[in-house]
Order: sequence, then structure tokens, then C-alpha cells
Amino acid sequence: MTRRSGPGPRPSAGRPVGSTTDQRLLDSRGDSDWVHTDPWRVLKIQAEFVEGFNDLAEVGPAISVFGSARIQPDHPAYQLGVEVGRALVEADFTVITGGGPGAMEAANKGASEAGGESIGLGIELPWEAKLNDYVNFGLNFRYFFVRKMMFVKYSQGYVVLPGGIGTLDEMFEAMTLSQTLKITTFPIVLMGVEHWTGLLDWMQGTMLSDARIKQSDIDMLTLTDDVEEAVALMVAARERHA
Ligand SMILES: C/C(=C\CNc1ncnc2c1ncn2[C@@H]1O[C@H](COP(=O)(O)O)[C@@H](O)[C@H]1O)CO
Repeated sequence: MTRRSGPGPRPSAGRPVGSTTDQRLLDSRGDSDWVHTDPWRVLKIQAEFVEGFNDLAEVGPAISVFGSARIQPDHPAYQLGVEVGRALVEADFTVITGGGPGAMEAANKGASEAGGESIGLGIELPWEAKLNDYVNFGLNFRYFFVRKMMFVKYSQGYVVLPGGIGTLDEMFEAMTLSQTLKITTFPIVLMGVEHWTGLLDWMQGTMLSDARIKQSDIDMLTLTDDVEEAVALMVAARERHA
């Protein structure tokens, strides 16, 4: 199909003007630069959305759990992640994580050991990254932004364990979407009081004091170390939403 608008030059008739679409398709000797061009990337992005929507469409009520990729099983936050994963499953939630190591693995472990749905939405990284052993349904994404949308679309809330830049990105994205009412009824629970208190103090003392945010923005977040409280908030939101 060609599209033509306005009085510009017509496609020439009867003489070769370069390669044809069919020729480029069938001629395996052509260079491969075109597969790296943006229009082709759009198709790959589209395919990733289609596959994600398709594969996650039947997921029941789910909570995404985020947190550091770098903590080891002997870290207290890992144990917290296991307990959160388990308690979410006991409350009939599917658990979704980034499918990686650390806090993600912990939440998937708790969820799968409790006999629940334990989903990992992995991301292609420059180094070898595989889904952790406790994911019982996993997808791997090429594009961060496609994957991030899947977390939001298929979760009813976020539990955020202690983490670094990736974790903050996921938390602030949810806050931005809530602040702008792109998502509603979406609890965000920060777990790990010691880890998060400094950030919340700064948000209160600097961002709020300088009127860069409102109190209602801070109120989007619940800070707790109590797994039962975190899960109860998710359950209450699910009931409000039902
Ligand atoms: C750092 C290492 C592996 C990284 N592997 C990851 N796999 C899946 N998801 C990841 C990974 N790293 C970051 N993420 C996402 O960001 C959050 C954690 O990032 P942080 O900077 O550690 O806080 C996490 O929730 C993921 O969604 C080496 O083992």
C-alpha cells in the first residue's frame, strides 16, 4: 500500500525506481539495517503490548511487589518479601514481581510456596538475567515502558519493599498516575520503615514545604512494617472496587 497526499510527484510508471517491498522482503541478501529502524521498532513494541495483554488477560486480582534486586536471602527485607508474598496469596491475590533476584525473588517465593499464582515480568538487560526459580508464570519484556504499563494494568495495588533506583521509579510512576487520576483506588504501601523514613521526611520537609506537592500526595503512601496491615489495605481496596 502506498499513501499519497497533495500534488507531489506520482509514483513513476513502467521504470524501476529502486527496490520493491516484495523484493526487500524476499531478497535475503539485502542489508539488515532496516530492522533497526524506528518504524520496525514500533511493530516490535506493538507485538510486546499484544503478547502482554493476551497473556495477562485472565490474571485475577493481583498486587505487584517491588524492591531491591540486590538483597540476599539473609537480608531482613528478603524475609519481609517472603512474608508479603505468602500473605497476599492467603488473601487470594496473585503476586506479580519483576521476576528478578532479591526482593522480587522473595515475594515470588512466598507466593509460590503458599500455592498461589506467582508471576514474573522480566526485563531484557545488558547482562544475563533470568527469571527467579519461584516464578510460576513468566514473561520477558524488551521494553521497560511496556513492562511498566503491565504492572499498573494488571495490579490493584503496589507493595514497595526497600530498594534503589528501579524501585523508586516504579513507586513514583504509580504516584504520578494516581496524582493525575490515571489510576484510582490504587494503594501504595511502603514496607521497611527504617529504609523509607528519610525519603518521606524529605518529601514532607522539602517538597511539601516548598509547595511542590500536596499533603494528599503524601497520603497516597502508607508506611508500615506490618504485613497484616499492608495486606488488609489491599483487601479493603479490592472490596471498595468490587
Ligand atoms: C541487579 C541485578 C539484576 C537485575 N535484574 C532485574 N530483573 C528484573 N527486574 C529488575 C532487575 N533490576 C531491577 N529491576 C526492576 O527494578 C526494581 C529493582 O531495582 P533496584 O534498583 O534494585 O531497586 C524491581 O522492582 C524490578 O522491577 C543483579 O543481580
